[in-house]
Amino acid sequence: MNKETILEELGKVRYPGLDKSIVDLKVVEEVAEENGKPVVTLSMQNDEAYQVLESRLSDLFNGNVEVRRKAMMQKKSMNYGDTANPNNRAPYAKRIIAVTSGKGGVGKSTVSVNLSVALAQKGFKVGLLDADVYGPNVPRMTQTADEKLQWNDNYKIIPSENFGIKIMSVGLTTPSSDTPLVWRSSVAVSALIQFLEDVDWGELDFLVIDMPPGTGDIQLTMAQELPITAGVIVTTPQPVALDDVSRAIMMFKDIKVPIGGLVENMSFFIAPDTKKRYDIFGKGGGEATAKKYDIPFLGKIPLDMQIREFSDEGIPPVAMGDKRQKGYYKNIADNLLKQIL
Ligand SMILES: Nc1ncnc2c1ncn2[C@@H]1O[C@H](COP(=O)(O)OP(=O)(O)OP(=O)(O)O)[C@@H](O)[C@H]1O
Repeated sequence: MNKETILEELGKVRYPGLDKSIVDLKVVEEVAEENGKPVVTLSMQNDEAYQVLESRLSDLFNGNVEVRRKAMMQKKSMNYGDTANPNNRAPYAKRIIAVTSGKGGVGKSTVSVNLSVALAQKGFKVGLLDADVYGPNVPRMTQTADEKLQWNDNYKIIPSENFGIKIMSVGLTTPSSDTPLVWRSSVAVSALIQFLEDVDWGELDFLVIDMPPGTGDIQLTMAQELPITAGVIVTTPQPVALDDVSRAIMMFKDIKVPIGGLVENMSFFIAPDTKKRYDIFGKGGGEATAKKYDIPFLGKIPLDMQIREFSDEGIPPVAMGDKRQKGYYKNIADNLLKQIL
């Protein structure tokens, strides 16, 4: 069996819990043949997934295979900027923050918008790219939904600007905000790459990307095309969201995107009339998940009716909310900066 045949066989093996092969995910570090036996070296952090793969490979090669594991650096203190030599489609940005979630609807866009504005309030130059092709909510949340794409003399797209940040959204490519983007993931990826390359962002201290939820092609491609400084993962404390978030964390770890931390949204609800606290989605799940995967916990945001109302009106709570509401997002921005600066 030569190397190509072994690789071809490995291309059939899916990574546990993900719909991608271990070859596509770059988990296969090296392939060789020693004494007529394939020798496959996997580079990965997750012990459980490694054991599953060991047995999948043994089945695939009828027991006639040697599986080795390349110990990845187990970093206690994270070493940022250590992605697997990705391309850099955004050389104008000093740091790139990818905000994602395992599950939809947990408040990822709200966190992306308010984190971006919080960073701008600190004096950083910030661009926000809404890459959530399934639900591009950033235009509504920043009052830029009525803007049309415009090009400057250098044929570059001019980003919208509001609340001190530059904004570009895949949502602005549709005739109206309720037109769905029916794109294959390959088309979505090309559109996003165009937004990275063809938008006149200028120099940025931070490019914040509101990613689509989940662990699909778009996330993987963005990680290959950009040197992501830190992934920020948003979750609610409920078990179904946390299961999905574990997959997102594992994916980031395995494709070597440094994780800036976890944000727990909709953590609790204080009834405005009785001041009684309700843990609608459960309690403490986000912090426990961060601990389990040894990633920083960036902060909690309660379920707050005004946050929803402000966001629907296109007013980021960190800009115009009360002191408490501003505090939640500022605290998250501070904690993230501590991780990456
Ligand atoms: N802390 C909060 N309190 C109250 N409402 C919130 C809070 N965070 C987000 N929301 C509301 O929840 C809804 C979903 O939020 P958002 O669009 O940010 O989620 P998402 O994870 O980006 O969703 P999608 O997967 O659709 O992109 C919005 O209406 C938003 O205003």
